[in-house]
Amino acid sequence: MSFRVLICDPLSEEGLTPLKNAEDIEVINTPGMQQEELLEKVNKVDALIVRSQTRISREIVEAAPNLKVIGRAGVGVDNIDLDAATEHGVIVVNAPDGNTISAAEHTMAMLMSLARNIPQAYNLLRKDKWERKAMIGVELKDKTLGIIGLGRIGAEVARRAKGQRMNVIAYDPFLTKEKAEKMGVDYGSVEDVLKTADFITLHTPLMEETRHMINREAFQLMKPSARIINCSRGGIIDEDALYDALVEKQIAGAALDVFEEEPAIGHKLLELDEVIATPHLGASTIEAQENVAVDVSKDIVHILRDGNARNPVNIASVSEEVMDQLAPYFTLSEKLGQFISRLTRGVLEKINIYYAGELVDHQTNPLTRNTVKGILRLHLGSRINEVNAFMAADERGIIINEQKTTHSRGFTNLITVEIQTNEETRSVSGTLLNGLGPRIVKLDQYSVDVLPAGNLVVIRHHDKPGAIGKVGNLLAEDDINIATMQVGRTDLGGHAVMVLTVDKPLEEACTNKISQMEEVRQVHSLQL
Ligand SMILES: NC(=O)C1=CN([C@@H]2O[C@H](COP(=O)(O)OP(=O)(O)OC[C@H]3O[C@@H](n4cnc5c(N)ncnc54)[C@H](O)[C@@H]3O)[C@@H](O)[C@H]2O)C=CC1
Ligand SMILES: O=C(O)CCC(=O)C(=O)O
Repeated sequence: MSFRVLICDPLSEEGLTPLKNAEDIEVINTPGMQQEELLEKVNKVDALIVRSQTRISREIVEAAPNLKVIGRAGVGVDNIDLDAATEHGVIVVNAPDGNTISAAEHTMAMLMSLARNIPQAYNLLRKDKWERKAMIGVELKDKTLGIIGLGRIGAEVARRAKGQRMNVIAYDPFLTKEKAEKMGVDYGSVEDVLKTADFITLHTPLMEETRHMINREAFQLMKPSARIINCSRGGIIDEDALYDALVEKQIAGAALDVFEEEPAIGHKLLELDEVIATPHLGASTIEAQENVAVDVSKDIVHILRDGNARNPVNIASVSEEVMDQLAPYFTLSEKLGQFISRLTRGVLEKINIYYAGELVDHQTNPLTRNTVKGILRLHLGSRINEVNAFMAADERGIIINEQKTTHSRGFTNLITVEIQTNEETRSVSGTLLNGLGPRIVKLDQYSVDVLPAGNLVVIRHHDKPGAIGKVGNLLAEDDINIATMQVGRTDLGGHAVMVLTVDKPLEEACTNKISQMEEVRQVHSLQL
């Protein structure tokens, strides 16, 4: 099988080496496409890579039936319709670490340029104006830098600012007093930061909660000498409010790398002497571009070859170590979901998944996702995958409940999947046997020992002499060979179950003949 990867924005050629070296991947490198051209091209691609320029809208996602992964060679994913990607089972990955240093260094360059009027002075000099008095700046030492968003870039900026002997105050919803103390920064609310800082720098993602978080009210809280730096995303600052705050001398200056609309050609903020700006250059270094392209290329190769995403944005990220621990259980968890969903009648309402034995110590959420995928695929088909399984269940009002229990029934590890519908509740338990692989060990109340693979026939029947023989004869009439057979019962003459592995799938007529036997209550023929 070969895959096609479409590169939509300019990327470092060296950084694409992992993709170019992959024999099963064709790289189509056409940066700078208009949306119409992109719409045409996505039809046949398995993966897309973008930076911040290309917008991946719902329309693009829906025009790409083979699309499996969108790689963002950078951090911010605000140019990608994540809901559309998730709904269509498309994994979105980014490169969260590759440009941190470059973006932090660019922020420091903006901070120093702003403090010392370097761009303005240079512009005057080019116009033969030796202006010294008008270009007087301020020192950074002993000034307060307010950081909003103390994530990767914010933390690197804090470190550098402390090197300049600045005081740092920060707000981040995940910042605790203890963590702030450890980092040597003061901890405050957004208001505290806005009121006390001489320089304010923004390092949050652009989301609904952060859109226009720096608005007219925010500027009113700032000191008249305050200067603001935005190297995160346009849209976090209300640009009209910033313009008015600068014109009305509510604040003293602004350094902008990012704008609400890019490219920001002819923008009114660029007419103000108090504003210095760069055209979204935060990540534009040789090092950062190579790092992000390598990271995202590696992740895409891995995902297309059925590996797990290292830096997923639209599913919970799981460390490689945890993935290694869980890897042997993936087949078992999915097969249990497939198996029990095929045996259960009615409209699915609830899925309970119980983990016991050594699984109690593992992070089992990826296994739950895999089981739900196995269950939902019965009705929703292969468009359901790890990315959209939970969302698809939620949309249908299906409750998913994951629990760790001590009831391992003597097995080293045990996964039990219980399905509740509007008609019945059924359950299956499976284990991973050392050296032997997955086994189904319990079906409802019956103990069994079944390999969850191949053609299976599950028959619920009354425990009567001759029932097993009759089933054998009916199968033989259709030339169906029984490879293995497991029988379980609750009590003598009561309800019982037969699980057969057969060499080929049953024709409908054969299933009907078995279901017409007086001893038989239900027959299911399935393939795992
Ligand atoms: N100018 C450029 O070229 C670049 C811009 N960026 C932008 O910088 C942003 C931050 O990047 P990283 O530090 O790598 O991300 P990160 O995810 O490591 O940090 C973001 C931080 O913002 C915090 N946050 C979220 N909501 C907040 C709120 N309402 N108030 C305060 N803090 C909040 C988060 O808790 C997190 O700690 C990215 O989302 C991207 O948009 C990133 C790289 C380059
Ligand atoms: O791709 C770029 O150059 C911009 C980087 C950026 O904004 C990001 O990583 O969020």
